[in-house]
Amino acid sequence: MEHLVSSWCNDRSLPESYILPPEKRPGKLTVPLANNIPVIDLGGHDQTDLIQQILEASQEFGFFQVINHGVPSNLMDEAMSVFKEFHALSAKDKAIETSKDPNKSCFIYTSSHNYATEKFHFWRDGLVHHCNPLEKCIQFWPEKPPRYREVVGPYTAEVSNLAFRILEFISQGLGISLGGLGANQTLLVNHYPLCPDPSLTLGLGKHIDPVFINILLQSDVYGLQVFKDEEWVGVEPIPNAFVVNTGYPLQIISNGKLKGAEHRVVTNSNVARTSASYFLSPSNETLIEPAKSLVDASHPALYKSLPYKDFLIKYIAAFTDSKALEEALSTAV
Ligand SMILES: O=C(O)CCC(=O)C(=O)O
Ligand SMILES: [Fe+2]
Repeated sequence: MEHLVSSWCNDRSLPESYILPPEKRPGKLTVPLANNIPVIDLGGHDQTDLIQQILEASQEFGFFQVINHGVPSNLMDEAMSVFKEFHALSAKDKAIETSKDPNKSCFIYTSSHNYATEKFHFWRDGLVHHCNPLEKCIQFWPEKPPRYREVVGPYTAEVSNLAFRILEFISQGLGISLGGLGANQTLLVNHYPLCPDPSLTLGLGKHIDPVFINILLQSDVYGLQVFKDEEWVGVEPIPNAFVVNTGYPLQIISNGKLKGAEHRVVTNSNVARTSASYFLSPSNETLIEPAKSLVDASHPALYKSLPYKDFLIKYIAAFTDSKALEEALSTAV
């Protein structure tokens, strides 16, 4: 808690522990915006066409944006406002507002889950809480800002519907059933304060999300980049759109057909950035393995079978080292 970047960043230059080794630094800060990341109109009525577009985007990029998705734009704006207000609270208030559940289903942290052991830190504070079932979780959510629960409750309900709808399209596209596996729903509200030297650090290092899908509200401040064809490209903020990305468990279940896309977040010296990731993940006991129907003699299983909770242990141990993670999960020795 005492480490929250937002509690000390105004008074200091970039601390050494946030300076990345040269090969991990962002390099060029202005990368091209990826104008080829698909923008999919979910208001379209041809379901077969939608499934096709979503599957192609998930294969090619692991990223796409959705518009006409059904989540009211005023609810998206209000949610973004309360997320920003939460991160503007004092460190003491943030500690109080995230300690309502003794089982820690709501918490705040800095950099990554490995803060204590990692060699360097990322310029990010994250508020995390569970979202389902809503009536059980909401009592542990922040009560400051005062409208947090009133706004974020309906917001997560809407985004949850959207997430299941997109997961269902992906299931149909792959010809497998995923719906029953998506059990955990978590909100991660990221905050990247003004940074004194964006060239030396990152808000979030290169990673693949450890979830089925992430429905991301990225606000109007640019910062998200995707690694595509060995290059970093920026994801353009589009008003009222959500950014959707597929994560590692889908890469495994689809036996490599879909991509868990590598992405990162750069910081900014002029404007702070807040984003909200809505993660739809398997339950802890779910076996994550290539779907039987996608494995045959000419498509051998590329990944081992692991309960999701064991996958997560390997994931956290290798966070931002995608090569090490791929080795730990792959059937190839
Ligand atoms: O802040 C963003 O745009 C992306 C955040 C992200 O990658 C994550 O929450 O996993
Ligand atoms: Fe991510």
